[in-house]
Amino acid sequence: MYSNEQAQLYTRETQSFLQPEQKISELNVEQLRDVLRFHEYRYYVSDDPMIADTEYDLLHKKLQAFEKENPELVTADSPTQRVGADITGDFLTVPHLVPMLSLENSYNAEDLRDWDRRVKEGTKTDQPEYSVEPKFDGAGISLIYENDRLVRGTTRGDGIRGEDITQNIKQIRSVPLRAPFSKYNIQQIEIRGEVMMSKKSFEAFNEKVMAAGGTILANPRNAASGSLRMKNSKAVAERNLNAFLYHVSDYTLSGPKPEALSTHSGSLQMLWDCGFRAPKKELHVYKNIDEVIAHVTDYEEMRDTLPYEIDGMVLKVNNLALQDKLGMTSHHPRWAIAFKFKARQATTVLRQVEFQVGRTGAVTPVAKVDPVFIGGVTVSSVSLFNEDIIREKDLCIGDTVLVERAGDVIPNIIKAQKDARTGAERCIIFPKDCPVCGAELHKPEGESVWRCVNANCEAQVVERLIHFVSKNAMDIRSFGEANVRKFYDLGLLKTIPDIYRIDFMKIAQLAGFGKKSIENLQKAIEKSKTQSLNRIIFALGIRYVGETTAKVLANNVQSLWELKDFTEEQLMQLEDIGPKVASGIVDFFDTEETIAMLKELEAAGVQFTKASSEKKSGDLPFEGTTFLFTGTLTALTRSEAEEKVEALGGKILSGVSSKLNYLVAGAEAGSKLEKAKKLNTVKIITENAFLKIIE
Ligand SMILES: NC(=O)c1ccc[n+]([C@@H]2O[C@H](COP(=O)([O-])OP(=O)(O)OC[C@H]3O[C@@H](n4cnc5c(N)ncnc54)[C@H](O)[C@@H]3O)[C@@H](O)[C@H]2O)c1
Ligand SMILES: [Zn+2]
Repeated sequence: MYSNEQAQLYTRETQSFLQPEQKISELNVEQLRDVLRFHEYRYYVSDDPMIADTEYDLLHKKLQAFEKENPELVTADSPTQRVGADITGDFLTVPHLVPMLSLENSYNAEDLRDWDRRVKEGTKTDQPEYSVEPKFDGAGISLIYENDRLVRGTTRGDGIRGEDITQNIKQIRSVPLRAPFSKYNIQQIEIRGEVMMSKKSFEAFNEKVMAAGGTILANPRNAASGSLRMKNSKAVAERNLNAFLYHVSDYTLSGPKPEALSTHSGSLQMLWDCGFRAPKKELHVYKNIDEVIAHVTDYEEMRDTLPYEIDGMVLKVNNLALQDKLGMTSHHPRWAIAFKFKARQATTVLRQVEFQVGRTGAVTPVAKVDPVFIGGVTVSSVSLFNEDIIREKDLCIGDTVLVERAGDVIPNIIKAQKDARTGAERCIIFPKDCPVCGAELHKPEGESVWRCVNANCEAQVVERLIHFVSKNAMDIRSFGEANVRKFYDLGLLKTIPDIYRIDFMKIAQLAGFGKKSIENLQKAIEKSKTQSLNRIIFALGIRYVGETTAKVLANNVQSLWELKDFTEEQLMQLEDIGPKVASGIVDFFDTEETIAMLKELEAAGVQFTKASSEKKSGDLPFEGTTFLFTGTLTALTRSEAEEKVEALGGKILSGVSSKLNYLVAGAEAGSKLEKAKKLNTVKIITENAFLKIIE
């Protein structure tokens, strides 16, 4: 539909319309409409949006504001006057019984209070009830049931007519082919909902696409919507789609009207009772807007614990007679409003790629992008993970890229706007040699990470030192990354044992080091000499040995030196240790330098043998008891909870098995909880119960 040149033109115009200083006038308003139409096509028809939703919304708002001031310039086909059409032309179109509209958007409490005022005015009611449910981020569908049978499923289309995708809808297991509406005297009913792909299915989907060399999709919404409009309905069944049904739009009765159909919450309960996945535990009814505001704020915080994507909440007037009184505009109903969560995506320009060498020598490409504000922070560096990812995503320097930052997850480049390339972009060239020490990089067969194998590589030495002193390792407070770098650059620190031989007289001469801070540093270093064995093992930075493996190793020896004599076979007998980890450990102890370094550490006073408190057994309350945590905990972090168990002599298992005694299940616990329920031997307890036990 759009040529490459047009795509380039519209992308350039998008960037200029996004600038706050770019004003809209009679001269460029049609251009802005064209830009919006272009993005609607990318979003609804190609399922391949180029910009973030917030950026689209910003342009839409600009147009709206201009048209409000200049009503004589509004055109009937303006994007503000109709919903974005998802018609591909691949299916027959059929009319909806009731138009399928969009929603008005809001972004803060003030917007919601304003809507509350308008609802009260429009309904002449003091205290209308509001129902609140998630705004499911999928593709809208409309279903018609006649005489209890599903007769038609359609997309939203242009809001008036949708595409007939009945065959595909029938592949979605959560859409019943028959539903007992006749119990409610309903002869024909039109219901609305959202087809979704869970986060898990989406990841699996993108992995498959990547393996096949295709273009990955930006989000589960695009994947769900694309799946719905596939021509082969068998393939739809493989996509694991779900449908949430959240609205009854029309019905004809064969008897008296059922009570359920007088409120929104009642009609959703009816849908649930008829076998639909209607929001039930996700739906709440409130009596005033302040309660609603508190609820939607809380919900935003737990957004990442849900197995599917939501991009906001939808508020609806609960009483259907009041809804009718309010009616709708050509674009959205007045009885509902969407409260949009903070945006997680934005577009920016990839300016440069830096190659960082980690403590194991792994070289990580890091993209430097023009700073953008996403999800509450400014993002200017984005990890590209490895060379394969750069190739798979086909990224170039100079590309405009879509960046996402979801919750606590590190930012990620989703894709480049390839259609918008001008030819001035440059390939990203992965270095052949270590950018720090110049040694040749190596990549073993089957791996995706390039490594510098020079153990004396400065970058690695510094990163190993930083790791050694870090919080989860030896926890040498007030040492920190900045001091490691400073001392290293001044030649005060070259190797790990140097930490214990550091010349405090010299440090005292440095700016910023008073008596107090030196004392603190000294104390922290001294204290670390008696750190527990598992932390020492972790601190050494042995390849593939994370905190959990370090604990397993520490549990099986009395002294660090014993590990030196383990063979790969013996190591693999230990819980959760596979061939990769085992060979990492053997390789580590196999070099003379390691042994010399360990001897120096021991000579400096670091305890390699378990302290008597670590050895003591029999008098700890959790001795011989196993635990596993799943779901989201609220009072403790996962690692705090695990530490408490271990401090009391208990053991953490990595999976549910007959060896497990306690499963502590937090919010949104998933498959582990299901599995534990099937085993009669596992005690399932809440986080609160766990806190009581450890008291
Ligand atoms: N990135 C882009 O280029 C681009 C282009 C076009 C549109 N968009 C995005 O699409 C949105 C506008 O399009 P829209 O009208 O399809 O959607 P919308 O986000 O304005 O919301 C309306 C839709 O929400 C859905 N919905 C989910 N849960 C619901 C619930 N509980 N109750 C009622 N409806 C629910 C329905 O399908 C409904 O049609 C904008 O937010 C925009 O950012 C993005
Ligand atoms: Zn190097």
